[in-house]
Amino acid sequence: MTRPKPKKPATSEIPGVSMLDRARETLRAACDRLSIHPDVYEELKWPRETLAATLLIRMDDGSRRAFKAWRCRYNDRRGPTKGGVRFHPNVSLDEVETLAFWMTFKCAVANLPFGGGKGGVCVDTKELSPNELERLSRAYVEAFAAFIGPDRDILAPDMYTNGIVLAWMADEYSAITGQPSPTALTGKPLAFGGTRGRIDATARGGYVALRELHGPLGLSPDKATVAIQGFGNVGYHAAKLLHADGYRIVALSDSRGAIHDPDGFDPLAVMEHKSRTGAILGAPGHGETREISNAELLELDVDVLVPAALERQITADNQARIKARVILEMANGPVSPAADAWLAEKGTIIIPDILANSGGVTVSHLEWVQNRSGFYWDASRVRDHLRDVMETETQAVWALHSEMGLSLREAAYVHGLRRIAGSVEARGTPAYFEEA
Ligand SMILES: NC(=O)C1=CN([C@@H]2O[C@H](COP(=O)(O)OP(=O)(O)OC[C@H]3O[C@@H](n4cnc5c(N)ncnc54)[C@H](O)[C@@H]3O)[C@@H](O)[C@H]2O)C=CC1
Ligand SMILES: O=C(O)CCC(=O)C(=O)O
Repeated sequence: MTRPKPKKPATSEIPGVSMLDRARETLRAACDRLSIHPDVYEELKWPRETLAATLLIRMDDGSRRAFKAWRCRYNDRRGPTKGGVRFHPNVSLDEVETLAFWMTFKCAVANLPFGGGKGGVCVDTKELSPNELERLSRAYVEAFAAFIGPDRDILAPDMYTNGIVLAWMADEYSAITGQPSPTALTGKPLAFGGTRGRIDATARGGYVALRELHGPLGLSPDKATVAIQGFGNVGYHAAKLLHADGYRIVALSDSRGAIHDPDGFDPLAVMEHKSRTGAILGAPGHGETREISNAELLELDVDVLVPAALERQITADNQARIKARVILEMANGPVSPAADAWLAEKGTIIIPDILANSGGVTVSHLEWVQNRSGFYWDASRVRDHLRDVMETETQAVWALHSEMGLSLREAAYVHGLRRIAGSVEARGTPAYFEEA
């Protein structure tokens, strides 16, 4: 296959254009494809509401520190807004609103009765003690309590927030509202109203989506190699599931660096090393293991590249060096729109975030359902449901890709947008141009 000449950067790579502006380009294209009424585009261009707060925390040394925090309810046409809370030093208003935009389409692609939301705090959790982290988590809920609610806005984990953080948040929400097991937060520990199967749900969903496309993509697990960026909740569980299926995991990374071994890694051994030392660097592989940079990991010649950390890891800067045949986007927004277009033209198959990582919110939905009914499902029922959703929606996106000649990302947006437009129309507002 001949490599296309690098194109003039799209607006999406021009400094000063926000991430939300870039996301709107994808929306615009999907609206054009479907002859969506301009009123719908106008609505979906903007978040419905975003709240900002400054969280003032008493540190262990007695001083006070301020942390910027946000919660965005992007669009609630299909139901209460739903999405995680991210704790990361680069969190910004633009990032939170863009992540909430993506959640809107992700929930529609997974056919959940939810709109999209997201939250974040600008903080490096590695600098906080457990007590400080607890105070920050509780302060977040206190600041946004009036915004949150089981029928309004439902929180969940994201980067650097986990079951413990969600338990602190849920406990705070219980104290404020008097609800013993709050339905307004998912990803809670099992003993606090959580669901079975949430911990590995995001990774499992992506694994099912990839498995569903084995045939069309000509992938054979016993021959295929994989590199995974990010070894947290999503990256670790994705590594475990793919490894168990026969894939060779030849490279892994975390925020401190990356490791490469052509003979492959056992993710359990790497996790054991990370738990003991705090990083994956130095973890054993099956052969000769060497340290590489995170940038080098992305550029390895592998069958499947799995970005499972931050957004904008593959951009116009490194797109020409990306050799993977398939990119399974477990992170949100790891490929910039310009790189996405460039790679699609080159023939790289990108299984887009709003499909690939929708397994997490799909099982969060089940937690919400179980909290409301008070009847708790066993793990196999949760997994069967997740598998059915992922298989159905992956097939639907693949069918649109084949029938309409769209990239998988364009197809996923068209699929989600049809459902959102359907809920606009159901309220008596035209969502499509009238036929002439
Ligand atoms: N947790 C969930 O259920 C869902 C997560 N996601 C997305 O998946 C991605 C990962 O989320 P989690 O695994 O939950 O987060 P996590 O906090 O459990 O793990 C993040 C991992 O990324 C690594 N990392 C951070 N910066 C990095 C860098 N510059 N290069 C390489 N690795 C780096 C960290 O060391 C850690 O291993 C995020 O984009 C998140 O939005 C998407 C859907 C659901
Ligand atoms: O589980 C959820 O509700 C949301 C997970 C999330 O934040 C995401 O899919 O990006």
